[in-house]
Amino acid sequence: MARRIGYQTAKHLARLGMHVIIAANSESDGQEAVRKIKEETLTGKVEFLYCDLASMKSIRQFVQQFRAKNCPLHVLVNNAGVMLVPERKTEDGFEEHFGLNYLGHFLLTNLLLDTLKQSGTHSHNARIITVSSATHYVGKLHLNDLQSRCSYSPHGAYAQSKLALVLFTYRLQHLLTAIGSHVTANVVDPGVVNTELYKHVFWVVKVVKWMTAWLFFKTPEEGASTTIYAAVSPEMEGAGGCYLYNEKRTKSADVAYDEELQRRLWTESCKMVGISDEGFPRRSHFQLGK
Ligand SMILES: NC(=O)c1ccc[n+]([C@@H]2O[C@H](COP(=O)([O-])OP(=O)(O)OC[C@H]3O[C@@H](n4cnc5c(N)ncnc54)[C@H](O)[C@@H]3O)[C@@H](O)[C@H]2O)c1
Repeated sequence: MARRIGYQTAKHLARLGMHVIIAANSESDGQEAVRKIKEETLTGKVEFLYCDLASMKSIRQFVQQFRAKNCPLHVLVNNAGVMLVPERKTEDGFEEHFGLNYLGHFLLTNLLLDTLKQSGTHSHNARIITVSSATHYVGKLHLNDLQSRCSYSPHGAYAQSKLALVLFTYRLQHLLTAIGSHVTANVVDPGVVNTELYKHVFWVVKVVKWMTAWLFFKTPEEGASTTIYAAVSPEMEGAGGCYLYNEKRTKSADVAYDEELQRRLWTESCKMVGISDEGFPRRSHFQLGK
């Protein structure tokens, strides 16, 4: 668990005094993370709520539970991900990389937007940070085959999901700016980090990783640094639509700046998760607990 970027992110934000809610799909891992963070940071403001990002129903239930707490939401970190999983589907029938890495976060963010908008202020914008990957540079978005039904490759599906997250962030920022909200959206690349993410890679790669990780891989703590920078740095106050790597703004893949593609992906995603695309989502468009 300590070998996860998400855990290190949560721990750091808790240490800074934030009230952190960890959302994950394992009750035991989540509770263990809460216990360890409380022990290591001596803060009581950490809790766990179940959320399976591979299930639209679970995401809606999570948001319902979160809203019932009546807490503000100043930072949303879209960190979860799977990589190179064999061809399989989420419970809603989506290809797993696309369904979990991308659509799960797409729906979660949209359902939490009202709370984020209410929580952000002129001087302290609420922040949405989405974790993508350098893999997005080689990603191709197949608008006519987002579920990789025509041909499946684990690498292609992972890269597509990470490219979709970059396109989503840019479109989201565009929409947030258009309505004058005090919410920003940025996307980060954590770098190559020694975590559990590599559990589905070919065994030879695992051996090479095991031998060279100390030299070529960041630690999970280092991997969390750009997310934390995006979440709390004063330099990022009011800044949105950025792609960040090593705590610096940098260029993402050219295709990610294609506004028509951003718009089409957004429209398609709304259809897939069952929310309205008429302008920017308003409260009435969300139906929880479906
Ligand atoms: N490790 C790297 O080298 C690297 C490189 C680029 C990007 N990333 C990205 O960083 C993020 C974190 O990955 P990591 O390296 O810590 O990997 P990890 O496998 O250690 O952690 C994956 C995280 O996703 C969560 N998760 C998985 N399935 C879920 C589900 N169905 N519902 C809710 N949560 C779920 C897990 O709880 C865990 O926190 C991922 O988005 C990954 O794509 C990692």
